Amino acid sequence: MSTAADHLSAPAPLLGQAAALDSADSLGHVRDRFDLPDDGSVYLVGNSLGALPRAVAPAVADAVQRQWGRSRVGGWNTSGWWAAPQRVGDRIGELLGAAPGQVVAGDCTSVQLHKVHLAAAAETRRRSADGADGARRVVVADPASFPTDLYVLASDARLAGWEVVLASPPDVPAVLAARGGEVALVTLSQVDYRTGELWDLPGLTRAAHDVGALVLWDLCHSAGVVPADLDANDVDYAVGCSYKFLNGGPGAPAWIYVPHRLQAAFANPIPGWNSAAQPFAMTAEYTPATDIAVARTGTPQMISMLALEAALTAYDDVEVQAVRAKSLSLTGFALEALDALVPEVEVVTPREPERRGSALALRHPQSWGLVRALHARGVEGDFRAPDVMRWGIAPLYLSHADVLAAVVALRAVLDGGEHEAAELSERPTVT
Ligand SMILES: Cc1ncc(COP(=O)(O)O)c(C=O)c1O
Ligand SMILES: Nc1c(O)cccc1C(=O)C[C@H](N)C(=O)O
Repeated sequence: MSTAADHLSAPAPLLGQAAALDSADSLGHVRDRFDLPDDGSVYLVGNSLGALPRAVAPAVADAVQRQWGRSRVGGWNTSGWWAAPQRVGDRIGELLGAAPGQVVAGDCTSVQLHKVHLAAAAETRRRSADGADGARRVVVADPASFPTDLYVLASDARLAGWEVVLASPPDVPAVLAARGGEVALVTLSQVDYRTGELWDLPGLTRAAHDVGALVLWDLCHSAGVVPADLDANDVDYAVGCSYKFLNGGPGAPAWIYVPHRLQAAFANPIPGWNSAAQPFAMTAEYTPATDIAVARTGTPQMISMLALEAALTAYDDVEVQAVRAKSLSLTGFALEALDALVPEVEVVTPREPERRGSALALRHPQSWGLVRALHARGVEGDFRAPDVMRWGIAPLYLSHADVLAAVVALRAVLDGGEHEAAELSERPTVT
């Protein structure tokens, strides 16, 4: 296996640039908050599963041994388990520009999407009954959305009686201009999972509101690395997972944002007992909570929740704006190095900083082979069919030297034809 030290074979100007950028990096110390192997490997899959923060293992051991083992059911009170979804939600909310009491953690993103779709349908009907809106039966979605977003939407559209109109984000304003009065909801991802393109959340939110539509943002690929300023942008609903750049671990609870102004009327379509005003009154009749608890459903995955809470301490004293600045520095430097060293690989991600999320998508006819051959050299990226290699750039634990090492390894793989044989290697179920 090659190592990150291999970047030392890079041209001197790039090496000097990496060293200068790393020595000026105000977040360099945050890397020590992560338990990374010291074999020089470079982990570029933080956009799928974030690396392990050091705080997680002791927190999980404590949750299991002391909280569960000794307090048993009392843990719901004495260890603060009952309040954890809102507590963790508030911490995530800080990274999203959401004031406390508007984000709650739990379930998975797919379930949170379902809740928002049907709550938005109810909100649209409510506004209509108030006389404000006519028949709004259109939902606008990006055809390039992550599959789960489209699958859940198709099913919910059948339940809500919605027509799904597919439009890529740059085309959404035209759809709104043509059919604005019919649109109930615009649902988009802030960052495209495959290309790493960053969409204009403030502008598209305004465009939806201008025609009286609600807006839902999936922030799976941006939470923790791109500011969303949810309150300031007047976003109606947002959801996301926490196992990517938030580093919550495999299967970590997702989260949902419902601003104060929409909570009282939030019609949760899975109104489990945790979303009731008084869960322990155990009444047969459902009375919804009037705060963000209204978006909860059933018992939260507590061990994962506490792992996530510990993971979020990696963000202690770290402003998301600083993370964004470092992300742009890393991706910008990666683009320079790619242009200089591997010009034959097509960069799919837009080059303008304001259009880049925190991942790079590289297109090559043998991308699968490149991913496998790079993996053998200790550079871990992932593959998205049919021909994209993704490099997730996690600013909390990656350096400019890491990024340069990945580009140098890519050059070496191509020079040695290592990807040719690797292209034939078996594709595992999970990629
Ligand atoms: C944009 C986006 N939405 C949703 C999901 C997945 O949702 P879930 O948490 O339900 O697995 C992912 C990735 O898995 C994603 O990239
Ligand atoms: N959630 C995942 C999983 O359980 C296994 C493997 C990958 C994932 C992912 O998150 C994929 C990711 N959303 C993507 O952008 O491709």
